[in-house]
Amino acid sequence: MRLRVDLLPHGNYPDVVLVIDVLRATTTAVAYLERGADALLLTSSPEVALNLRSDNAESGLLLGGERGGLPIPGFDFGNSPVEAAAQNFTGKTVVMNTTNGTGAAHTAAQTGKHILLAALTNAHAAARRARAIATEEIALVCAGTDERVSLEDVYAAGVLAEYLLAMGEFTIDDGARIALTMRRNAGNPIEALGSAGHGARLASLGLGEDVRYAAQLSTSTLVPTLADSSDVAGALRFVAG
Ligand SMILES: O=C(O)[C@H](CS(=O)(=O)O)OP(=O)(O)O
Ligand SMILES: [Mg+2]
Repeated sequence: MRLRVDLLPHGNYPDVVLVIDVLRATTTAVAYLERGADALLLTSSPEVALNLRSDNAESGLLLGGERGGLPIPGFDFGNSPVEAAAQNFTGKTVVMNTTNGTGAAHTAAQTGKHILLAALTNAHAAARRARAIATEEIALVCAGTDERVSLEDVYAAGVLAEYLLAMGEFTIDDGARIALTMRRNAGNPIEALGSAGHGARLASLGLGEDVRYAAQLSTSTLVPTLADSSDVAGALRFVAG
């Protein structure tokens, strides 16, 4: 079994892909499911999200997302796990669009066989699920920030790689070696996320609580999983796995 870490999304994924966007898309996705959402629709653009709602007015879709870290006009929520964790989404479908994470999921879905969303909050469950379904390769794909490598995503890839290596034999690539080195040297999750450029940026926007929330380790057993029948144009449908 191969274990691969892409520091940014590249494509060509033959088997299982864990998409990682700790700050904040995949952390928020896990929070929506924790708070009862039936499904998440990750769209390719904000416009697709807005059109989905206007074309399906009867279905009560809720929209969450950001640009520049701030809520998108016309959306119901930003991209905040703290905000998501304070709501009840039972029976609701949440449509998400964010700067980095939702795009990374679309890149992964072009080739990957099984697409899961991973964060620090669901890291152990995500690793266990990936190990259970993989037949040849597990790719840990870091979303990054504006096409540049993000410390928090690489750190989480290192956490996931540690869990996976404890579960079985893998041949690992240099991306995995870099992520493991980061994990071992960046301190605990709070220290790591606090030292990340994007962590500091969110704090400067008054979103430091989101950074602290995202630093919780393996507090959730929910793994957002791309559904087989993902028949919504321009959107990927994830359900709790
Ligand atoms: O909301 C976030 O944390 C980022 C957006 S930005 O980098 O602050 O502009 O989006 P994500 O897709 O979750 O990385
Ligand atoms: Mg991010």
